Amino acid sequence: MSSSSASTSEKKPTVIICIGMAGSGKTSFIQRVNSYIHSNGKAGYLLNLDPAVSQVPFGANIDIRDTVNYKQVMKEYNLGPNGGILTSLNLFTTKFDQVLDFIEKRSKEVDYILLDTPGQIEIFTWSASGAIITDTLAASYPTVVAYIIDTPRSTSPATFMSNMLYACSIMYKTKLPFVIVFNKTDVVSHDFAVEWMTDYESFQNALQDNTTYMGSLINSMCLMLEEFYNSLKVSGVSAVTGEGMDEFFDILKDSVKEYETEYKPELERMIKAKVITIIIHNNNNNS
Ligand SMILES: Nc1nc2c(ncn2[C@@H]2O[C@H](COP(=O)(O)OP(=O)(O)OP(=O)(O)O)[C@@H](O)[C@H]2O)c(=O)[nH]1
Repeated sequence: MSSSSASTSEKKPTVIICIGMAGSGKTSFIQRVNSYIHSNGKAGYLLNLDPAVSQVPFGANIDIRDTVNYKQVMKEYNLGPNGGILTSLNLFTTKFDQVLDFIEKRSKEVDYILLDTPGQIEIFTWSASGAIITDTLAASYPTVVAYIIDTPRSTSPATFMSNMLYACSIMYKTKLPFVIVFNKTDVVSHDFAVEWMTDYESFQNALQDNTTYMGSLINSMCLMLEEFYNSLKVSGVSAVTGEGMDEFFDILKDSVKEYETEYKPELERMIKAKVITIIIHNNNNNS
């Protein structure tokens, strides 16, 4: 195992992987987090993993666009926009060991590593490349997923539920500490969302007008998600005004503890089990 392995106890930067639908405010949130950490005398290391973005408002330390040209990839492989993003991410991931080296060299000076991902969520969360990037970072550094939600666009129960189902699937896929970040609270407070997540009846009331099949489906899904809601950490922020950032960082601290006490031991257990399997396999082959 390298010096950045999960078993070393030196202080390591926290990785925040920002995931969210297009326009939810991932990039703005990263920009805000970066300025917040700077104002607290901390340093960040920023990665842009969206090859199709035209402008990155923060100075990315590593930018996928420096490695792959998304438009050229589309042309060369005759792909549409999503195929172009996926292939660009795949090409970038083949060089991720070099990215890890860069990060490791800076890891003693930085406190946070921030990842901006493509708005086409599934390209990152359901691709082999996304899993490789997430897993390799999480094997070396305390890693937390920040799932960014556009609060004003989630005030209808149906949209809210779609977003929650997405979040649920990503949380169970990555198995990493997970923070739901309700963004744009300068436009709409996230109080309604917290209420829907903690009080089943209030969500039912909001659904009252929806007497369609979809309404009853959403209703039963809400019951199913109770367990998921209980394990969630929720934060409300405005990437524009900076409100809610103190609370987000408090939650982040708890999430890092969760990584240390739950994710890391499980990872070490899996590595041990794999090593034992390999030893047994080799012994069987040799005998
Ligand atoms: N009012 C308000 N607007 C915001 C906030 N955060 C982001 N926005 C706006 O929302 C829009 C999308 O923000 P981005 O940060 O580009 O969102 P994104 O998720 O990175 O978008 P993609 O790169 O398309 O995935 C922009 O017009 C932002 O100015 C916020 O906290 N409050």
